[in-house]
Amino acid sequence: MPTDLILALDVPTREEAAPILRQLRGSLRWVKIGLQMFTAHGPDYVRAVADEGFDIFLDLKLHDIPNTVAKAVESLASLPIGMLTLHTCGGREMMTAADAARRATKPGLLLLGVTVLTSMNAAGLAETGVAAAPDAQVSRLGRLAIDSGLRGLVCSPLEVTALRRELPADVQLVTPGIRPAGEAGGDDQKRIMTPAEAARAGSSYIVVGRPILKAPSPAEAAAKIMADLRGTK
Ligand SMILES: O=C(O)c1cc(=O)[nH]c(=O)n1[C@@H]1O[C@H](COP(=O)(O)O)[C@@H](O)[C@H]1O
Repeated sequence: MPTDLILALDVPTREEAAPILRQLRGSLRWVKIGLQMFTAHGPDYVRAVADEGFDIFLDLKLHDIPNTVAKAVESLASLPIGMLTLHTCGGREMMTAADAARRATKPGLLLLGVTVLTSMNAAGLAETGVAAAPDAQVSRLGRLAIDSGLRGLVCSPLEVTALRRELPADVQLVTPGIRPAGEAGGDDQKRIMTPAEAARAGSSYIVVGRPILKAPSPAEAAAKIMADLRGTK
């Protein structure tokens, strides 16, 4: 399957999002609604973007005790969403409970286990008490998530080659931490690759926010990234 682009719609208001979505309608399939837009505009906004014809990745990174996360999945099941994130470091019991809730309420929903945030490097991870290198920790959490019933992971593109060797072929690997070639700096992202590199490594989807949202023309920036992805297949 070719790697597809997911736009991270990290803007403060519906008014700022509207022209970007208008420009991308027809060429872009997936929009990620994350904490910024969901906390400001809520479930109604998820329905509104879905009504515009986009598939929705709801990125709430659930992380709580198993019962609380399972109940949140049940509540979210009424929304028109295709993907939903939870933190794998919530552990086996939490992920198993979340997956059971998904099967009971919305079997078509892809639950994505976030492994090690792409903003973390080895030093940041060590400060949280994790002595393992990021790639080893991603591998450990990724295997735990798949063992707990999940069929998708969020990781950095740097870990995709190793995960593809270790995990069943149908596991969806979603990779933020994408910076187009030639862009200076990675903002707060630490483990990054270009769109073409991520596609060649085997990412199922790449997630891109600021490089599109802050571009003079978001439509052109997204089109360039989609062309880069197609060029690798
Ligand atoms: O779950 C995510 O989507 C996520 C996980 C992760 O490890 N790193 C990460 O950057 N993200 C999200 O991916 C998007 C990346 O945005 P940009 O850095 O602006 O391209 C943001 O919406 C983050 O919340």
